[in-house]
Amino acid sequence: MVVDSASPTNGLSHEKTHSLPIINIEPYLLQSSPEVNARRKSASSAIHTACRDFGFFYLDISAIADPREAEELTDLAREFFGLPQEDKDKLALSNQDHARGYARLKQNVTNGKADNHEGLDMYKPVAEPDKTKPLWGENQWPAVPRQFREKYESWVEKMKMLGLIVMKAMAYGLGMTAEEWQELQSQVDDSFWVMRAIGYPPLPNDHDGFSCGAHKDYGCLTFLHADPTRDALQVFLRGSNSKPDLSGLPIEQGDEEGVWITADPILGCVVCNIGEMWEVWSNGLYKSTLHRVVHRGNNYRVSIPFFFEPNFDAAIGPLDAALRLQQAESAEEKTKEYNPVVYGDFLMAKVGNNFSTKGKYDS
Ligand SMILES: O=C(O)CCC(=O)C(=O)O
Ligand SMILES: [Fe+2]
Repeated sequence: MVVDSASPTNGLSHEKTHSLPIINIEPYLLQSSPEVNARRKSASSAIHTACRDFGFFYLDISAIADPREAEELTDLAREFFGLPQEDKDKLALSNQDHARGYARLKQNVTNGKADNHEGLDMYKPVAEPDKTKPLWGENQWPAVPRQFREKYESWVEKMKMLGLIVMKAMAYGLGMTAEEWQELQSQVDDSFWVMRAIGYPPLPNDHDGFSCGAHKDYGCLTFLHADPTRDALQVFLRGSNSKPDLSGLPIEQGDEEGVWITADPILGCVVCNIGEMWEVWSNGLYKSTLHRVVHRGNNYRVSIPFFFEPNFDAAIGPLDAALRLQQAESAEEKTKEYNPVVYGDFLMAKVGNNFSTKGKYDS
């Protein structure tokens, strides 16, 4: 089955977890046949609906990765974060381009507040590194634990492949022609990816802040694997009459009405969400969704998001296929509502802020 509604377990957290659909990418790995094509179509249309309604969904990736592989990565990150502070500080962001390397607990700031996490960021390597240029330095891989680099690099290769598969499925879901897909593919085939390991100690009880403040991811697709900690990642669903059963959850009194739901980890799946570049490509048909982390448990939580981003020099603008879909649903003439943007320029503007005191998610 391509789209699953996972079987019920007990309690409210079940409802919260399974509000988001689970979509299996397997049909995109199988040889084409009438049966496989039908499964691809149904996976693509499930992704389309999820992107339009939530901006978030679960991807069942068991066809490309054994769950133990991802677990190994969270174990390695946990070991790294368990090292003495002075060892971790040897990989400080300031050694390089202020983007690649280790950020101490509370070093990152979101919406003006320090995040209660520490992290290690790796980016796609560049041909001629120059650490005086934002983003253009070299990655700082930990030497301890020993297999860290090798295991993470192999995950990066897998996630790059997954990125292209999901992009293709999305192109299909938008009704793109083969030529249009070729053009879109050429904007992501040399992804300026980011691989991040994050460590979250529990929030102190009196803490009024967040483990990671509310933000939208700025790129293309995020694939998140997290350890089994529950009730940490929260996703904002706009509107008070969203489809899933959200009874009992508070309505947010912010600028926009909606509810925060929990996206707990599911074995064999990554949580996938779309970033702001997909909002531009889809001319707003797909919204990149606010999310945050509130981790109040007793344990030290580890997550490893992979950010599948466009090529650094990709010019991103609204896609004709998205305009066609919007036009089909509207009586008025649909126009391009987003200005084209070169991904690298957009990214520089975001992380360039890290040279000052601002954080990744501050706008
Ligand atoms: O740790 C998580 O669950 C989410 C992290 C996140 O949203 C990010 O790094 O952009
Ligand atoms: Fe995020």
